[in-house]
Amino acid sequence: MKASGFDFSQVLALSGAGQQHGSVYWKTGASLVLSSLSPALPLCQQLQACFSISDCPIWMDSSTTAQCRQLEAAVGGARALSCLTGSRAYERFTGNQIAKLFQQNPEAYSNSERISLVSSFAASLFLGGYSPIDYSDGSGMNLLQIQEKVWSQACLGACAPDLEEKLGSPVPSCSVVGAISSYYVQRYGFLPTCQVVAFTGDNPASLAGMRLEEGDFAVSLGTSDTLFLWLQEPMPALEGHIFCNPVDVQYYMALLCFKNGSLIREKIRDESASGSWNKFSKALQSTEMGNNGNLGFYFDVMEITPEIIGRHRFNAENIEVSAFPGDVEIRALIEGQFMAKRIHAEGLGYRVMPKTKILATGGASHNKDILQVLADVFGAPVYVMDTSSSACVGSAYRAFHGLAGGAGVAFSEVAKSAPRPSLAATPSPGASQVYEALLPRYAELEQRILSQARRPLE
Ligand SMILES: Nc1ncnc2c1ncn2[C@@H]1O[C@H](COP(=O)(O)OP(=O)(O)O)[C@@H](O)[C@H]1O
Ligand SMILES: O=C(CO)[C@@H](O)[C@H](O)COP(=O)(O)O
Repeated sequence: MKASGFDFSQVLALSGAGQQHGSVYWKTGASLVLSSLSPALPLCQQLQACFSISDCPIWMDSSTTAQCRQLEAAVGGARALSCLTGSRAYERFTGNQIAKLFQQNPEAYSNSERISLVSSFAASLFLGGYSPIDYSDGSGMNLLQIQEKVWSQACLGACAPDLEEKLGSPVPSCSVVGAISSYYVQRYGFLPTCQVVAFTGDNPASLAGMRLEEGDFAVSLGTSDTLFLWLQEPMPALEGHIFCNPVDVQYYMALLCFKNGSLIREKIRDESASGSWNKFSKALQSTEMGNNGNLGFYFDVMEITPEIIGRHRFNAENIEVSAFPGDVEIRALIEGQFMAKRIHAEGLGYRVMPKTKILATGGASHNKDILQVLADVFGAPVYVMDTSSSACVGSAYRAFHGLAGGAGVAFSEVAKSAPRPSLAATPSPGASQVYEALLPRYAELEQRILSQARRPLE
């Protein structure tokens, strides 16, 4: 931005977003380095010795099943943990990752003076000091009591000692956490009055960027696929997550995460469409809604929702087959991904209503043919923003909101002049009959795969 001549002195406030759940371990003494950076040198040179581990766990890490079971046992079971923190224990959630670090590398843990999320880590760089964790991204840790908005002593104690002081106190997502550091003033030309608003997770920031309204579904088609919505009241369950709402501290958001998102779409594109999104789209255009009864499950890595691994293809007679022709494979993948989203959302009570809009974002929302299948499977119109980077746009709106007064001002008021999303796809005639028949079949086959996977363990 500096090289392209951007005028940083125009920036009154900034905020940002990071992948959820990942954690960064600042070594004892790092805060001193962070607060006295030389504007003549890049950050990477100066911060190199500031971390107690060099490979940080990110959301794709699923190696903490043992710690998950320990945490659930410590608080009275999975449901009790979900009521407290919004989710049963999930491997990628930060508390379980911290517990694993403490158990396997106690020295690195005790050498850490501060633990940041990816979001609060990035905010710390702009602040030149440790940024607090915001309530919304903090809800992805299995540590925060989402109703009271304080760390749960039971969860902290079950994960690692002295954890509260390493995390710092959580803050409302719209809080101004301080002014920009002199490093950014001197190196880039920000004004010293530029305010930093707490950073949050990528999905919460997308909710802000899409200005989601109650009843709408947001579908993010990035590396992971996520489905999320605005919630008045938390309805914790054994599947999915409830996070504190990033734009209104009274409310919540629900989220379902699907690990096999863009990476499996890319693999099937490479295998069945010679690596071309164009050919992938043509396959969707040339095949019928419902795929003549052919259904597929494509989970190259252990899926989060539901816990299945492997590729499973079924013909119209529900007989498992080993392969599909290329075009059928592509439609089976995309229809299957969206049927899973609808089935799991409805299973949690989040129903498609006549006024429901779907807001799509993330890299694959560039693809109109994928969005057409989304509209058909959900029987609802699909809208997109003029950018697929809704997390970035949301961060800008959130910065503006924080600057305008945060919790005392309605976010919808602050962002009211922002452009409206535009219509990208409407359900095709006949779609509802096709998918009303297919959705229960998909759900039954999913159960069949799940019970077959469980059988050897019993
Ligand atoms: N035309 C397209 N059709 C389908 N997928 C696409 C298309 N263009 C980009 N993508 C996908 O978008 C993904 C990146 O999405 P993005 O939202 O930027 O990811 P992240 O979740 O990591 O932020 C790429 O992995 C790519 O598979
Ligand atoms: O784990 C989750 C949500 O719970 C992921 O959605 C991460 O927040 C990262 O997403 P990508 O941006 O990599 O898709």
